[in-house]
Amino acid sequence: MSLAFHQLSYNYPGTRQGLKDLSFTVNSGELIAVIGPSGSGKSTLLKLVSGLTSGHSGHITLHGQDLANKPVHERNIGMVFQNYALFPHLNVLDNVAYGLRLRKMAKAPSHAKAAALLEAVGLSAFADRAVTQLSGGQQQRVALARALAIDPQALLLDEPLAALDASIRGHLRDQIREIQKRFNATTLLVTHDQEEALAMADRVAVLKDGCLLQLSTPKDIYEQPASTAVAQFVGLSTIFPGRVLSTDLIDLGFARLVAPTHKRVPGQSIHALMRPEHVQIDPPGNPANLMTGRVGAQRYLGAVSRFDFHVPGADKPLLAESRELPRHAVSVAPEHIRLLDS
Ligand SMILES: Nc1ncnc2c1ncn2[C@@H]1O[C@H](COP(=O)(O)OP(=O)(O)OP(=O)(O)O)[C@@H](O)[C@H]1O
Repeated sequence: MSLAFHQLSYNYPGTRQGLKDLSFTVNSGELIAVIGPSGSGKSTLLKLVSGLTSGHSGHITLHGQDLANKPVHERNIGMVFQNYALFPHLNVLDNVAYGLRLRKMAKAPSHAKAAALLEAVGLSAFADRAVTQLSGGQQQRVALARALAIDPQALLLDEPLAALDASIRGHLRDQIREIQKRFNATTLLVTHDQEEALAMADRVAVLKDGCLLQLSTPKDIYEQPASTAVAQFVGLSTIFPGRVLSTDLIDLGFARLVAPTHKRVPGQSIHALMRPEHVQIDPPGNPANLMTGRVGAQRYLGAVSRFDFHVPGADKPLLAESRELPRHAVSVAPEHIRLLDS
């Protein structure tokens, strides 16, 4: 049950906004999280798959079948939206059974199937309740059960946790992932929350201006961003412009640092990416890439403090994270400096 995009393009009528030449496959049972800045095309992608928007070029295929001329109701796709979108006049069980009844399944078997799904999402005890009497997290689990009830060929999750309190988001995130795996549901998840994307997905797709910038595992997206745009969007970092001096030596203007230059040649412009968790404070001895300076703005975050470290001559501070603040120096190990082509 794979969901594949082949040279998918779409423009909203009269504009140049939409999606540009997207090609990738969500493999059977895989969860791909789609992230990207506002306006990058995430919702457009889901709308084209669901059929709420039509008129694309290229192909969207579900289990090998082209969706181009398939009306919405014939697409066997389960959807969960940010705002629950449950039917307030139906109780929990009837909400879950809704899609089955629509497909003309008799009442008794549809209720039996809906009950099994409520069990799967841990809400058996709530079958007779009005959906308006559920918490946001419970409503979202009902929405997930409803989406899965129709044995969908693909599952679309559109910001499913965005409306919920941070305190239950983490727990529900794990639950949704566990259920998605159990049902082997081929899933596209759109989210604004990078942590959610990294934590839940098998792979993450980063979109910008309607283009796919990178599709990789969460680890690779974070640790091996393919471009400065991906690095800037995923996680916190400081990115300094500079150039290659010689093999494994770069010049950032305010400092000369050791970093893997790979096949780059002297004089080549680069961006040097450093993650806050890789900044070592007051390192002992005289390690590579020692930088002296002073601490600027500080934010206490509980487990760690995040702070700016100003190195004389740098046009911006280095963002760092640690339990304690440095007295006068920090360093970043060469293997933790990632060079990107500028
Ligand atoms: N109905 C529409 N008519 C014209 N342009 C549209 C329409 N809907 C979206 N767009 C444009 O298409 C582009 C992609 O929009 P889309 O809603 O897919 O982005 P998004 O990544 O989901 O954004 P957000 O994170 O803000 O929800 C944007 O430039 C947007 O302005």
